[in-house]
Amino acid sequence: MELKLPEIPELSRQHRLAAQEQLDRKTKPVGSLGRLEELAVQLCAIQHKVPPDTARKRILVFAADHGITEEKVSAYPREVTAQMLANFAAGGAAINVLARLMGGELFVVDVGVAAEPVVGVKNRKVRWGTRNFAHEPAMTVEETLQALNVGIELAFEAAEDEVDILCLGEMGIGNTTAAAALLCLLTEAREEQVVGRGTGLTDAQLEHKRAIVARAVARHREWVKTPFEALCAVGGLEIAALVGSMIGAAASKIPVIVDGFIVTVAALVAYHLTPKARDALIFAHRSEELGHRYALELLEANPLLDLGMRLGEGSGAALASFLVEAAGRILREMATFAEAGVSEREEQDVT
Ligand SMILES: Cc1cc2ncn([C@H]3O[C@H](COP(=O)(O)O)[C@@H](O)[C@H]3O)c2cc1C
Ligand SMILES: O=C(O)c1cccnc1
Repeated sequence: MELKLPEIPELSRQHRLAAQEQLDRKTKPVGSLGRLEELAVQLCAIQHKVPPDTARKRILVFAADHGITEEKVSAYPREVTAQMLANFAAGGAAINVLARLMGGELFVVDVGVAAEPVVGVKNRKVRWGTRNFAHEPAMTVEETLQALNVGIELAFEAAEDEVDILCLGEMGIGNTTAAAALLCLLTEAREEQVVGRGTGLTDAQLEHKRAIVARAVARHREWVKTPFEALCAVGGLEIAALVGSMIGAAASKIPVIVDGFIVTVAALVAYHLTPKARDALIFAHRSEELGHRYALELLEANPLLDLGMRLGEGSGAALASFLVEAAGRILREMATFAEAGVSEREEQDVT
């Protein structure tokens, strides 16, 4: 198998300009809806249409396990990943509540959970968890490509189903460690800057997690030459699938709402593999996880929300989807000055 990525179209300058022009004719002071106006314009540029479509929303939660959990880097046991899949299927997780509230479809995709498949979860297992990257590469080239392709396929399936907005999330105990190691390998970041508490480590446990990441990153730096190899070395199956889904969505002109730390690191990998993938991304929120700020800066991202959240599952993306939909609906539904018979701004001479 080879790394073959789909072609990503340019953002549409024509639709961006048309959107801005229409917004300026709506019954409000010019620019008064602030970042909602920027969002509306961005949606039009990504979708190549004015007004944008926002009614059909889908959340993809990619799930997998991590060999690095053998090193005691999470506050919770690895079994929680599979147990949460059952919870997702039963409708009891935070993301189920938010999906119902926003009227979005929730697809949970098992790319590599170390347990039997769960009914109600899409089974696309590449293997039962990654290898422990403290000792060896987490994934082979073949496994990484397979997981990337799962993501690309799910994005293409969303395009076939005429999904308007894609929200991305993840579930995988240990994945803040994988994401932090990936961030270190891709950049010059030091572990104190990007390795955080994840599900809630104590100070001593955090110290231990940092030592594990520092040692593993030093070891893999010896052979890793490309972003793809970094993904193989310390990434995760769900992280690779997230990368693929972003590239597939960008190729299909579907705006993607990026959740917290892990999804943002996946976005950085996608950007390194194909910079145009960045254009389709909308950043939901600033997570409490330590490395998120740094990852966002690298992508020049200014997220919509800052709610002190650090859950994952796509929860921040689901919340931000309300703002994204609001932006689209304003462009679609607001009356213009002419339509409503409202007087426009006056040029007043005050001299
Ligand atoms: C019950 C529970 C539900 C979750 N939902 C998302 N995560 C989040 O926490 C995990 C990453 O943190 P760490 O690297 O510290 O293991 C991921 O599964 C992430 O989605 C959860 C974690 C737990 C415990
Ligand atoms: O920022 C996130 O998405 C996050 C933080 C901690 C644990 N899981 C997810």
